[in-house]
Amino acid sequence: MESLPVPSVQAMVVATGGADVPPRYLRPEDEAVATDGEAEIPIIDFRRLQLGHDEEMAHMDRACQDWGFFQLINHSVPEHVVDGMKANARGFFELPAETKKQFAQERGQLDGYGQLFVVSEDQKLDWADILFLNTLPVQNRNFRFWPNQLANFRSALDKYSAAVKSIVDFLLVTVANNLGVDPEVIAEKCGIDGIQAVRMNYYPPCVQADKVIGFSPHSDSDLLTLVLQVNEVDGLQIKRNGTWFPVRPLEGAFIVNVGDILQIFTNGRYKSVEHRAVVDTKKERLSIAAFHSPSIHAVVGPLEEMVAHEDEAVYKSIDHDEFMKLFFSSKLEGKSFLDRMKKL
Ligand SMILES: O=C(O)CCC(=O)C(=O)O
Ligand SMILES: [Fe+2]
Repeated sequence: MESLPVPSVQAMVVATGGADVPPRYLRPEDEAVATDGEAEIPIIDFRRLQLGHDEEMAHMDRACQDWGFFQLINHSVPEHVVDGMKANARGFFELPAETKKQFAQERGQLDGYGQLFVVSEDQKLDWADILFLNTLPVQNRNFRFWPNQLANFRSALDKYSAAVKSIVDFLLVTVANNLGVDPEVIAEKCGIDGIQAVRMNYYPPCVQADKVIGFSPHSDSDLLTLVLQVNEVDGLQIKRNGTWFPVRPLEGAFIVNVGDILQIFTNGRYKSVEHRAVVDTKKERLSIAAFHSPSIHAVVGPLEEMVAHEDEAVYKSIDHDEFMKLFFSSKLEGKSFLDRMKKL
């Protein structure tokens, strides 16, 4: 992957006192941060799912079809694991600029500190810095990018990664049951060697918050993403019926969203919904997204059970290598990955 190095937004804001917003960050009027009302996304109770409540399962099925997003409460990840992860994400972005630079992304690698998919000089830039780390399977961990200046960072991320993965594994069992698919089929593709990556997002405040975007509109390319809001500042928005709606995360909840691969697995029954993040005029914002994808051995395509006949499949079936190629080329060319997966 080719990626152009861009300055840290955090460092820029510190240097200028936030007075100056370079043109590369200013969005055209039609992309401006207008919203309408609030989106009360469905709330799913993890404990009730674990107890096998039919109603809760049906509720999640509808949430995945109608919203592509839900809040997960009573998720059973211990508070100290969540708090440990939050403290270390905060701690990383509080390190001196020179220290953070040691973890800067390198050409051809996703891991590290910086910004992903900056490919042209005239591309509008996101008002954010990120730390992206591959976390599972464990042999994907590139510790060269895991900050060692914070005493607990590695163990906090290790614990968080495992806890979130077990939640996702269980949610995928529920997905399978809701779809009438053998849970083993999904477990085989996504369970033991399923891929997980964690992205820590740092959005500095911006004096022209309504003219910049923290995270450009996108859909996630994975199966399921779990987003944790780190501080009290909201910013996530989802697009629904053509309008942007802010999401207000509940205290202690995870925001869960359906990604492109789950839309493909379900042959379009579940929706991978476009979302973005906006920034605050005065306060910084932090969030942590954990992305979950199938193992490198799994074929990405509609599950057999989701298509009665070969010609009913809306999407192609491709192997991991082809998936990676298509994924990167669509990102680099700013094209929709889902469109490219559509059968002609
Ligand atoms: O910052 C957020 O709330 C959303 C982040 C996000 O969409 C992502 O990391 O994919
Ligand atoms: Fe996202």
